[in-house]
Amino acid sequence: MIRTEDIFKSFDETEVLKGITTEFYKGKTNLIIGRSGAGKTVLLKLLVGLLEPTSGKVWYDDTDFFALDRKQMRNIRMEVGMLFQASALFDSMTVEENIRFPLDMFSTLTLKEKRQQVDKCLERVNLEGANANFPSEISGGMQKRVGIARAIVLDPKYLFCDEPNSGLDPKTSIVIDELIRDITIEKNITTIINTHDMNSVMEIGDNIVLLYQGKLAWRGTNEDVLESDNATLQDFIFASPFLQRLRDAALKRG
Ligand SMILES: Nc1ncnc2c1ncn2[C@@H]1O[C@H](COP(=O)(O)OP(=O)(O)OP(=O)(O)O)[C@@H](O)[C@H]1O
Repeated sequence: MIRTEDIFKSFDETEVLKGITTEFYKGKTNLIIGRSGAGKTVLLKLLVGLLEPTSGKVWYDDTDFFALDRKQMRNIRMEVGMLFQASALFDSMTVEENIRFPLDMFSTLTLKEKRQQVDKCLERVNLEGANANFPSEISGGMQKRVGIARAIVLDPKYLFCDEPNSGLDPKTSIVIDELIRDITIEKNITTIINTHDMNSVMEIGDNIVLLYQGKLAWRGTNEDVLESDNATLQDFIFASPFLQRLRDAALKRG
């Protein structure tokens, strides 16, 4: 589990996060949602230690993350997998080299063991045999799957995904969401996803954290979304008339 305790973050005079206290659960897909500028990326960067809070704490299970020294922080970071926006693969490296990269950086495995681990991860994301391809030779959805394979290659306890569906069509987005959710359950890891995707909210939102102007506006599950009367949540989720009609029809059906 990851927990934030009264997190404030300012840049110069501007307060971007204003007292965020929340929890992200193990074995669950935890989503951070909110309008553009709400503070989602800043919160995600804080959670992985790319930014420091102005005040407040981030707990990784029983560990106060920002109270750690550099070496201890590095140890926690090795337990973190990251799936970046736009996959962030290295264009000049093959799929195998991309996935092997964290192993080359952080593990003491032999080349043969690393290759076995890469193959295991490729198989898990249904890309067995794609080792020798370059990112430019595969589709955007496949690139995301390579990104996921790279994010899990060190067997992380925590998985962070920044907008995993950006640039993908709706069907491919569902495949990626389901893959992330299944891996989260199988490995019993704490997964945190920063997203705008309403389909993700409804399909894999085990624990949804809604930010509004830097504050925690609502927290609940996908099942709670339809029934909540929280005005900020309803404004955000059902922003379009089309979705409002869908909600009304769903409520009528009971
Ligand atoms: N390094 C920085 N210096 C100054 N202001 C920043 C910095 N990083 C973020 N901000 C400000 O913090 C606010 C929240 O930004 P953030 O990127 O977290 O929003 P977001 O919810 O992720 O939006 P989006 O959905 O568009 O990515 C914005 O007003 C942004 O300008």
